[in-house]
Amino acid sequence: MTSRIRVDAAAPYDVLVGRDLLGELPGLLGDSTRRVSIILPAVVKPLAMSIASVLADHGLEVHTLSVADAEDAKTAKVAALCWSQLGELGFTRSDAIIGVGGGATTDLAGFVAATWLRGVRLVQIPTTLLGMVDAAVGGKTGINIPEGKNLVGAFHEPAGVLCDLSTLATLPADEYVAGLGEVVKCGFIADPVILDLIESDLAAAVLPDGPLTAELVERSVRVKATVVSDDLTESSALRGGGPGREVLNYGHTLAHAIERVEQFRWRHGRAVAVGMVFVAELARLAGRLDDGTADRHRMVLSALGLPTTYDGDFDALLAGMRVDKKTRGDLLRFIVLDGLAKPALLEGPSDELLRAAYFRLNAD
Ligand SMILES: NC(=O)c1ccc[n+]([C@@H]2O[C@H](COP(=O)([O-])OP(=O)(O)OC[C@H]3O[C@@H](n4cnc5c(N)ncnc54)[C@H](O)[C@@H]3O)[C@@H](O)[C@H]2O)c1
Ligand SMILES: O=C(O)C(=O)C[C@@H](O)[C@H](O)[C@H](O)COP(=O)(O)O
Ligand SMILES: [Zn+2]
Repeated sequence: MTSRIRVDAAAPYDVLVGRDLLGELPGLLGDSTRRVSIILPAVVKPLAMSIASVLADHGLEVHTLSVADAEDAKTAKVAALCWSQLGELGFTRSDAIIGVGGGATTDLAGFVAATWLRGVRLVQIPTTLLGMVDAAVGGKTGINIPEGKNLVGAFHEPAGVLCDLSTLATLPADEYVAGLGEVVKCGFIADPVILDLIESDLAAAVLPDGPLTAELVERSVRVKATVVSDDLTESSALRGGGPGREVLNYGHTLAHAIERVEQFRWRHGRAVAVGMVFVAELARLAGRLDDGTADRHRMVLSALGLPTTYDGDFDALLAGMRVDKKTRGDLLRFIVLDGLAKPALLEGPSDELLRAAYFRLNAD
């Protein structure tokens, strides 16, 4: 069965979760599209060939643009190579880009689509758990620079997202588990049933073809779709409202600093797991979060095989956290929980409090 989840932001679109979804693709590209460029890493080439064949059967001219694997694709150099190829092909505003791969590839493809001719049509086909539940879904695109994670990017909504669960069959087990980091995030910030499901059957939770996969993906996509529908451009707090889309950044302030220190060689979902334990300790120390919910972070994440400690130089991490996008001037801002599924902002914690939370992270 296919689930259709609407993202009701500036240009509404659907996220489809199911199997055998390629038949939906021509409809998403629309009648005006003549040429398509599929951006992909080598590992998903067989899927890209199937996509190309479906599109060729519909009379479209199809090009493939192979890029480096994983974070190596999220660079200005790779983006520039993509722009050059689109230029050579004479890609116009009636042409479209399809991102096929994990979150790194869909972030790059989205960024190329956002910037080419100031924006062309984009369809995302994520092939990792993390891409399905998060990266491909909300119109946030970007690349890394040595100074930090995703520091260059744009908001650019896709015309649609196809989450074909059968593509997970070839995903390495540790990549699937890394994606569960973002699933657990959705559980803590908005949908605790996700946590209940995982805790009810940990062995099933780590299986890409297990009985929980479809429901975990759907619930996580719904969390993201709801948040993005209300605050696509993450500007709610700037406009005097609540944290809005910033809640999806739960655990990411430290996570992105770890990724920077590790020169983007740490899996994003694993860094987010550490970052959530850190921010749970921070909220506990700040008197905002109860012990039961704080402790639950470490329990559920470690039970899934995700890391819950990180042994790195705190000052280097603090420097990384200062370039987080939630920072305003010198003011560091964190998404914390005031309780289960009660995300809120913690602004301007002292360096001492941050250091104490970091100590607690590694005290276990
Ligand atoms: N834009 C957003 O809102 C958003 C949200 C969350 C994460 N992200 C970004 O997503 C990235 C992480 O995504 P990821 O965890 O998917 O990593 P990834 O894209 O690096 O993919 C992980 C690995 O799995 C391989 N792979 C992909 N699909 C496969 C398949 N079906 N079978 C076998 N191998 C496959 C990839 O080639 C890669 O080596 C980070 O850069 C992160 O910043 C973005
Ligand atoms: O969609 C969002 O908004 C998120 O924050 C989701 C995060 O999981 C994701 O990693 C995102 O790329 C982080 O965004 P950034 O703006 O902090 O780079
Ligand atoms: Zn993330």
